[in-house]
Amino acid sequence: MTAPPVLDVADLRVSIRGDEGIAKILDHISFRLERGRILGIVGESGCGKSTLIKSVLGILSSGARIERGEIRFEGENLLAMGDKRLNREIRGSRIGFIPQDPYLALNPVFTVGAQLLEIMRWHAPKSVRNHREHLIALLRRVQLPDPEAALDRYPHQFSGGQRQRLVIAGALACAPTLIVADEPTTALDVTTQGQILVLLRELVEEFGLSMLFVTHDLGVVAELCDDLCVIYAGQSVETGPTVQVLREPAHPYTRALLACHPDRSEHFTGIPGLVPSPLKAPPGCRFAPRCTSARPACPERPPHYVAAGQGHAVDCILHEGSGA
Ligand SMILES: Nc1ncnc2c1ncn2[C@@H]1O[C@H](COP(=O)(O)OP(=O)(O)OP(=O)(O)O)[C@@H](O)[C@H]1O
Repeated sequence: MTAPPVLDVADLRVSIRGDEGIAKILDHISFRLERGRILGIVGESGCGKSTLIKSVLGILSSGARIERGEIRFEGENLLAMGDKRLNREIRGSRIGFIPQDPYLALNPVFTVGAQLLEIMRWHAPKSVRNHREHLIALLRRVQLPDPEAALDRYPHQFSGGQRQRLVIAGALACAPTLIVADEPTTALDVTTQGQILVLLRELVEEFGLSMLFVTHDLGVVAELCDDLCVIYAGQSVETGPTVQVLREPAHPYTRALLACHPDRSEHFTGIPGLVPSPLKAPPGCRFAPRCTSARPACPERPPHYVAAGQGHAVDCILHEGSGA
């Protein structure tokens, strides 16, 4: 029997009740992260990346509701799991998290050692006997200078890149099988960003991890991710191996996004129109009002999932019946 995907998100719909009504923030999000691979979730600001991460980690705000779908982690539906088990066994243990801003992840009034050892006290596997030694070895592995001394220092005594290395070591300390990374290189300069991406790739291979890497940057996805899932306005529109999707994008939004990328375009071109508000999104494809190829049915009904190649799928009415 083949092992289930590390993460399998199927037809996820998340809504948030606010003053102006109920907004469907995520609607029809589906993707799979296979073992040992890095899956990039790529989308513009406001497309729902943070909401998706919070859904996977089970930390949605109180006004948010998961209306439909499943989030399966190693075959188990996280949405049917009680909070107690999520806290003890999954979040921070089998699923590690690397946030966008490492400074916010670390408490400024405690030493780094005190914080990371406290996390390990709750979440490290029993096989790790000496927490301090294990942590020092991890800090050395993420290339933090003088790891022993680092444990007695405070977060403000490190550079941004070093803080991100601390947080990465903290995420690894509890021996996760999945790492969820939320734009972990956005706040870093280009050189440090490159070093962290190389480090993450090495760690995934060395520790046998899988990684969900959320970003707005297609360049980062091209560099790091084996597979990608493109999200537009809360809907997944295209998934597949990165090389194939970037070479032969099937969804009009993916094509438009690529055309805007500075590496592919000599002149700055945006996508005409605006992302619809989740309060007023059409029932069908949310990109339809901006799509130059849209048909009358596109905003009316959700598209069916269509295979566009080996492991490559697109959610677009234009491809239905094409057998692409
Ligand atoms: N608590 C909330 N109440 C109402 N609307 C919300 C709430 N949280 C998020 N939204 C809306 O949901 C949409 C998605 O937000 P989200 O933060 O998930 O996007 P994002 O892709 O992570 O954006 P960014 O890259 O800018 O952080 C946005 O339109 C946002 O305004």
